[in-house]
Amino acid sequence: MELAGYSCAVAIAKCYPVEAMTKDNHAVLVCCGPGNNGGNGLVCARHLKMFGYKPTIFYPKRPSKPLFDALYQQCEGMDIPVLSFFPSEAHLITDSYNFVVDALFGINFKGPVRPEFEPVIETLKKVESPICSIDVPSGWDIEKGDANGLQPELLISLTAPKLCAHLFKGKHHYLGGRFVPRTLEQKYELNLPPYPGTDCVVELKDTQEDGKA
Ligand SMILES: NC(=O)C1=CN([C@@H]2O[C@H](COP(=O)(O)OP(=O)(O)OC[C@H]3O[C@@H](n4cnc5c(N)ncnc54)[C@H](OP(=O)(O)O)[C@@H]3O)[C@@H](O)[C@H]2O)[C@H](O)CC1
Repeated sequence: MELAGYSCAVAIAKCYPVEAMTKDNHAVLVCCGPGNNGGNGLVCARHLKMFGYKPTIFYPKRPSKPLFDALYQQCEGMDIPVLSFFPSEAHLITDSYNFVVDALFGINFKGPVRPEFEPVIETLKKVESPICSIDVPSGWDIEKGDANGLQPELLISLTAPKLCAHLFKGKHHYLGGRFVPRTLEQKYELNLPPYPGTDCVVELKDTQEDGKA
């Protein structure tokens, strides 16, 4: 989770450099869900803070598991504030945050969105600041996507792009989480692009034959 979350922060910083942030002193919002995707979001928020952004976390459903408690406490230890409620008006988010990290749901989302998260997804769909989705745009079917769902500007696929990545229409698609041994990559014919040097992320171009998980 640490490398996955860090990879996401690196890809985000490449697309939205901190010096280009214009709102409220580099303010960004990180929306974290109740699973590992959310855990990646907590790690990502911590590294974004290290990079000079001013993250705020929205983490409405915290799993009572030691790993997530520890990740949350690390964010608390870095004075990363937590929203106690989610703004109902999209413009409040657009006006306050340079971008939003969508770490609500990843590969184990099973639609439709449950009532407790439905207003969050519906509001995020109206937000004009760039949405950066971790692994899978939240609310998408992992294979079929969701044409009426969240349309992120940046998608960071972890390990390998999921089938729904074919339907991603945003500006930036990165592969992150350089943790698949070559032997596994070949065994499952993941057809992943090489990571440059010691980088933990690689940008996927439209024309590039990227692997599918
Ligand atoms: N791809 C990789 O190699 C790695 C991916 N990582 C990250 O882990 C997530 C997958 O994490 P997981 O915890 O298995 O699942 P999610 O985080 O996607 O979501 C599970 C939680 O979401 C709840 N859920 C499911 N469906 C709904 C819904 N329709 N409405 C509301 N909530 C929903 C679900 O609740 P349950 O009650 O069903 O348990 C879970 O709480 C992957 O996407 C990556 O981001 C690893 O970090 C690294 C390797």
